[in-house]
Amino acid sequence: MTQDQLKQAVAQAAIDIVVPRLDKQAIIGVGTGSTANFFIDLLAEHKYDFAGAVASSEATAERLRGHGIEVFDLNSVPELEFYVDGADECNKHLELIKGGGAALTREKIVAAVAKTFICIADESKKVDFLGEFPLPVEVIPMARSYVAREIVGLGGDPVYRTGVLTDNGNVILDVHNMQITDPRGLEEKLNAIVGVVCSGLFAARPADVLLLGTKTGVSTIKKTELS
Ligand SMILES: O=C[C@H](O)[C@H](O)[C@H](O)COP(=O)(O)O
Repeated sequence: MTQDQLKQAVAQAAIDIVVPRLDKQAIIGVGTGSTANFFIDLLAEHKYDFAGAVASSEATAERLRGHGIEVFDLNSVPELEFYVDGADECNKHLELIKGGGAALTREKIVAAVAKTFICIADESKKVDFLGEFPLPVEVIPMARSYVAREIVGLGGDPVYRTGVLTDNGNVILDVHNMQITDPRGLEEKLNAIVGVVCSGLFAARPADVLLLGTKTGVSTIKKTELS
């Protein structure tokens, strides 16, 4: 199977979990990226079965609206049963690196609100230790150099993602060469740097379910089943 076929398979697996649990009032949180796009396209086939979606990026909002799915402001939504999104890396504890598409902050916000975060990924994303994929960190523009120096102090090599502004008007530093043995601790340290808006480490709020596309099928890993 190609990587796209694996993404399509995990997107379908997420549909199979989510759609039967939606009612006409339900609003679903939707992530960003190529895997999430497969999910959006499949979700559109069920658009009359639920009320609409909260989007984690402008790109996702546009794709949802293009399918005729109503997009809600998160502030007008009291609860979200599900958030479905891809990842750049995931480990066996369902901790993630996200933000390859610069949508990390809104993704983390929507994930925080959702009762169940379903991560959909092809098997290339599964790693023993997070950090081979450069860790994205969203930063207030005027703090870029200061934050970069602080990250060097933590042992990382930050690289400014030139030409990219997030949907929130901020910049991204991609942190290379970190083997992340304590994701939660590192997330806390990054959050404590003044000027950091958000890091792409999802450890304090990992996924609840990982649907991993493999050559032999989709495996389901639930956080509650892990020791
Ligand atoms: O900012 C982008 C998001 O975190 C994506 O979920 C992540 O980059 C994975 O994207 P893809 O499904 O395209 O690999």
